[in-house]
Amino acid sequence: MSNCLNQTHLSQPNQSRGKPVISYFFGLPIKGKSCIYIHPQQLFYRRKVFFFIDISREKKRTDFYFGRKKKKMEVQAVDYLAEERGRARFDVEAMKVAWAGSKHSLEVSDRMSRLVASDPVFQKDTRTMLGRKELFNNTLRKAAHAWKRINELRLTEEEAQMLRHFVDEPSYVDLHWGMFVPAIKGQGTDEQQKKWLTLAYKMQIIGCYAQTELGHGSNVQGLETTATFDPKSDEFVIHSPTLTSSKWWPGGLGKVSTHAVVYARLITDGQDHGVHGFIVQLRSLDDHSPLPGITVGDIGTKFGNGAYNTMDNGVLQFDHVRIPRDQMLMRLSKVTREGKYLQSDVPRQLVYGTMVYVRQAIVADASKALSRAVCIAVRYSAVRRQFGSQDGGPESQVIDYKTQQNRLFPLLASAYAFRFVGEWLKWLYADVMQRLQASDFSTLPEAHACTAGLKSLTTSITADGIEECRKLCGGHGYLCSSGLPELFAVYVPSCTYEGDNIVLLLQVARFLVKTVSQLGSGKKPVGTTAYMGRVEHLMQCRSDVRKAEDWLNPSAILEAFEARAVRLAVSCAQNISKASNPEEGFAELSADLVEAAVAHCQLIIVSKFIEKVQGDIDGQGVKEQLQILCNIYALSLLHKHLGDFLSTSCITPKQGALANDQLRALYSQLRPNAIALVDAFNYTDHYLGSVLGRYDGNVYPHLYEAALKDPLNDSVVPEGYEAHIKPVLKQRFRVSRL
Ligand SMILES: Cc1cc2nc3c(=O)[nH]c(=O)nc-3n(C[C@H](O)[C@H](O)[C@H](O)COP(=O)(O)OP(=O)(O)OC[C@H]3O[C@@H](n4cnc5c(N)ncnc54)[C@H](O)[C@@H]3O)c2cc1C
Repeated sequence: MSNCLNQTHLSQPNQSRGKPVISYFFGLPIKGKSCIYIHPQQLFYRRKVFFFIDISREKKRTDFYFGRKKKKMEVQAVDYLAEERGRARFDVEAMKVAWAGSKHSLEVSDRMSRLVASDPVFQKDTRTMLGRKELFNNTLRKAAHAWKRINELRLTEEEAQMLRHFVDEPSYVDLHWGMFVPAIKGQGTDEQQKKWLTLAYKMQIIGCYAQTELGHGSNVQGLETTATFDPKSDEFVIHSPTLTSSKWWPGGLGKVSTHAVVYARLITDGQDHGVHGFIVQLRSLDDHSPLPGITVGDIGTKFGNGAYNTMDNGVLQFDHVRIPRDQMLMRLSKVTREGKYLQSDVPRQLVYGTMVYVRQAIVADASKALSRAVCIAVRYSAVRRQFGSQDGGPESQVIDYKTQQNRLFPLLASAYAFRFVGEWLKWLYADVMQRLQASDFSTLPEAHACTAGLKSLTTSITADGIEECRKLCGGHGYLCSSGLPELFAVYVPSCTYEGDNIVLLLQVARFLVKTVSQLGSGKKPVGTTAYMGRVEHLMQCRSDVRKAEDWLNPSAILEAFEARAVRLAVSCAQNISKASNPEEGFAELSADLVEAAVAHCQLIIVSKFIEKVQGDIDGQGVKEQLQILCNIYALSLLHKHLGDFLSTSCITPKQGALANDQLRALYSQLRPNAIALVDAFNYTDHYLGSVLGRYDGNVYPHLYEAALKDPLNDSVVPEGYEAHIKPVLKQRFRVSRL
């Protein structure tokens, strides 16, 4: 019986016992057999049959392969989560709009995600089983197909971006559009933009962003590659003087890019002017071979199966490679024909605009990645049952355990919080650009610190959150078919690229300390640091929360978070001022400074979530649900960082305990809406790529199906049997004496 897959085994746990939920499966008209042997070791073997299932939500029929004959059966598509969905107390369609940002965004993302999901070229369910070469080749095929479809369908830039996003496979295209094009836009002159962007927009050249070297990443000023001007030939000579100066990591560089924006030390007449960007052609546009003087290749397999291994992160060395002078990106500074180095009158601060743009996109991606993981974990937690069966009734859904809620619901709330702070960052970017055009640089340092901090915080929480979701799915979360291992592996480097997260928080801390030091000078803090202007009040205020429900008051939450942030920053600034050397003091206190920066960034996210909830939101019950999520987000942070709030005397231990009481009550309010809240992300099963996170909750048969696809199950007896198993079993080893 243990090897027999019968009706009881396949029944979904959230269905009442005895109800034949997969009755089509049982009683299968296969030569009168009443059950099917499906244990992997028995499969294909016991009765010399081949067995295969292909069930998809979209299809209303199931194909069975038994023996060599294909049998088809009409099946009823079942939504095992329907009952959960029925419990929702809000308008899910309206929440979809709130999540997407507008009806238009929802319509575009819905259309693009379905377009991708329905195209066989974009299928990805065997990705984690492919070897590197096959994987990479497949990625190239998908990238080319995506470009073909974008052109055939004449997609707008917005649609094309969405389509690429839903293809959900890192490739050279990401760096071409995400880094190469913006670098030229931000740092190229008008003529340079006209020349290079025309080619880049048509993908007649493919570019990457080559900054990091083997020896230096975070410390950009330590880069060693040189670009020496040769006035005789009117060229730059690009050279890698040492092994550690090799470019190392750029995505798309290893095998695909024809061009790169290369960052190198500019040298004219023996003088070093620091790091500048240059457009360098790497490969022939005729046969793709590297140009003379260029050594280029892939840096090797990375963490995880599938994941970021679809990307050709590369290594690049230059041996006195010559490029024309006009390939230095000259918007901010230039080298004249005579070899003179001149700063242009375009303000250097403009470069920060590009940085703000890239970082706001990373924050938006964080909400997408976290919401994906949370969607999988929430749906599976409603399907999965363990313990708690009474009188032979069904076991408890694991989502009903308070420990599960305590780990899962703050992550659900964080996904929404990151979505809304990302939306606000889009506004901030537009605001920064408008000010820059008007030569108003007053908000730039604050915007720069804010985006650096939010990039750091959201990517760290997302990476940790995906891993937590894996654990929340128990053993099955560890299977690649859960989608979570690959999601984690593909996401986690975002804690490192575009600025290491700790290095970024230290930049935020430096800005906070500077802001604190200027408070007495009458200089008013702006934007997200405006609260520091009320430093006197915030240094001595006490929370007036008396009962748990008082924590539902946004001003109680805001004041606690503002007081904590300002007190941590002031304490750091005071301690640094006591050091004989401020830089030494900063280095010594860097761990505390990171905590102060985290507190400031958490405050930004909490306050933007509160602002969102206080604005106009359409749809029955939508605002109420967002209010619950907002409170969960804030109070779970308060609970997690209780030490900070207590040590700075912002709240008392009793108030901390009341916050926790309120949090538990909020979890109970959220519980009936949990499935609908993840449905509001509007993700297709294709995009989720998870057996556990399926929309219909029909998890178990699909876990089997995914297992059967594993190459190890291609044969019954493994290839290594004769050579390596049989000798062990038959004791056929020769014992040699030394
Ligand atoms: C998947 C992936 C894709 C990438 N794509 C690109 C690309 O397309 N183009 C490109 O140019 N680069 C790319 N990179 C490189 C990336 O930008 C760098 O790895 C990143 O900037 C971090 O630099 P690093 O590797 O030198 O780390 P390091 O700076 O060496 O960090 C090592 C450790 O030292 C700590 N540390 C460093 N400095 C300080 C400090 N001042 N104070 C305290 N702690 C410190 C860090 O926190 C970290 O823990 C990519 C990297 C990855 C992983």
